[in-house]
Amino acid sequence: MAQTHGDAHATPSVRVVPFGVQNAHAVLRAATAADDKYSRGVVGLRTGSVTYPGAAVLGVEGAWRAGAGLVRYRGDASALVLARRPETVTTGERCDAWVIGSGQTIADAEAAGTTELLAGSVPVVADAGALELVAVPHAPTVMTPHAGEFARVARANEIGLTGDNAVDVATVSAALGAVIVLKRSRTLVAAPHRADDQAEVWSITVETPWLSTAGTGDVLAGMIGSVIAQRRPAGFDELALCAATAVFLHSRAGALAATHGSVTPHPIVAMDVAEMVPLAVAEVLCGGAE
Ligand SMILES: NC(=O)C1=CN([C@@H]2O[C@H](COP(=O)(O)OP(=O)(O)OC[C@H]3O[C@@H](n4cnc5c(N)ncnc54)[C@H](OP(=O)(O)O)[C@@H]3O)[C@@H](O)[C@H]2O)[C@@H](O)CC1
Ligand SMILES: Nc1ncnc2c1ncn2[C@@H]1O[C@H](COP(=O)(O)OP(=O)(O)O)[C@@H](O)[C@H]1O
Repeated sequence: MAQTHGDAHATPSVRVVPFGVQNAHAVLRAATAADDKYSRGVVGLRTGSVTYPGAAVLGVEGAWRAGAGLVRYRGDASALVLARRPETVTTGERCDAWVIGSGQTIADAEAAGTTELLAGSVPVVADAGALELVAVPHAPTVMTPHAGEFARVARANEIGLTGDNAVDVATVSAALGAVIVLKRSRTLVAAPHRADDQAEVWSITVETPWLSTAGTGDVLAGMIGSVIAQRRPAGFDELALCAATAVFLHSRAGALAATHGSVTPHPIVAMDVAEMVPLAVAEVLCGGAE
C-alpha cells in the first residue's frame, strides 16, 4: 500500500461526510459456502498487560463478534482470554490484520513487538500504548486515539492543532501517513490525502452516550482489526472504510445493548456492546435496521 504524506503544517481543506448503513453494507460480506476460517479473515491481537488484562479479553471478543474466521491472541492475558473465549488460538503469527496497544503502556507495546509489526506489510490497528510508537508507519496503519491520546500523539510528533477536529484529524493523518479514528461522541475517520487534495473525513455520530464506559474502546480496536482482516483492503481509502464500518457497527451495538429489554436506554458495560455486535452486523448485511 503506497503511503501518502502531506505537509504537517498545512491546513487542509476538509469535507466531512456522514458514514451510514449503506456505506457499511458495501464493506461487509456474508459468509458463503465457499468460505473456510482462513478465507473469512484471521486477526491477531498483541494487547493487554499484567496491569490491564481485561483490555485483551474485550478486544478478542470484539474481533470474534465482528465476524473474523480465526482470532489469534499473543500476550500476557492468554489464560483470561481463553477462559472467556476458548475458540481463540494462542499460537501462530500469520494474520490478515494485527491489533496492538490496548491495555498497554508504551513499554508494554514495545515489548509486544509494535515496532516490528509497523515495519511489516500486514495492516496494524494501533491503540493506547502503541499510538506514540507510530512515527512514519510502513505497515498500513489505523490509529484509534481518544481526545486525550490524540493531543498526546500530535504533541509527540510536533503537529500543531487548530481545535477544529475535522481539520486536525486530516492533518495528523496526512502527517503520519496513517488512518486516524478520533473517538468521541461524534467519531471522525480520516485517511492520508495529498496536500493539494481536499480531505474527506467520515463522521459517525455515536447513537448512545451510554457507550462512554471503560473498555468500549478496547472492543472497538478488536472490531476494526476484524473488519480489516475480513475485507483485506487494497489502499488507505478502503482501510478507512473498514475502520468507519467497525465504528458504525460499534455504535449500533451500543444502542442495541442500551435498549435491550427496555425502551428507555439504560447503562451498559463494554462486554454488552461486544455481545450485540452480531446483531449490528446482521442489520448492516440486510442494508438497514430489521
Ligand atoms: N478493563 C481494562 O483492562 C481497561 C483498560 N484500559 C486501558 O487503560 C489504559 C489507559 O487508558 P485511559 O484512556 O484510561 O488513560 P489515558 O490514555 O492515559 O488517558 C488519561 C488522560 O487522558 C485524558 N483523557 C482520557 N480520555 C479522554 C477523552 N475521551 N477525552 C479527553 N481527554 C481524555 C484525561 O486527561 P485530563 O483530561 O484529565 O487531563 C485522562 O486523565 C489503556 O491502555 C487502555 O487500553 C481502558 O480501556 C479501560 C478498561
Ligand atoms: N459522550 C459519548 N457518547 C457516545 N460515545 C462516546 C462518548 N464518549 C466516548 N464515546 C465512545 O466510547 C468509546 C470509548 O473509547 P476509549 O476512550 O478508548 O475508552 P477505553 O480506553 O476505556 O476503552 C469510543 O468508541 C468513543 O467513541
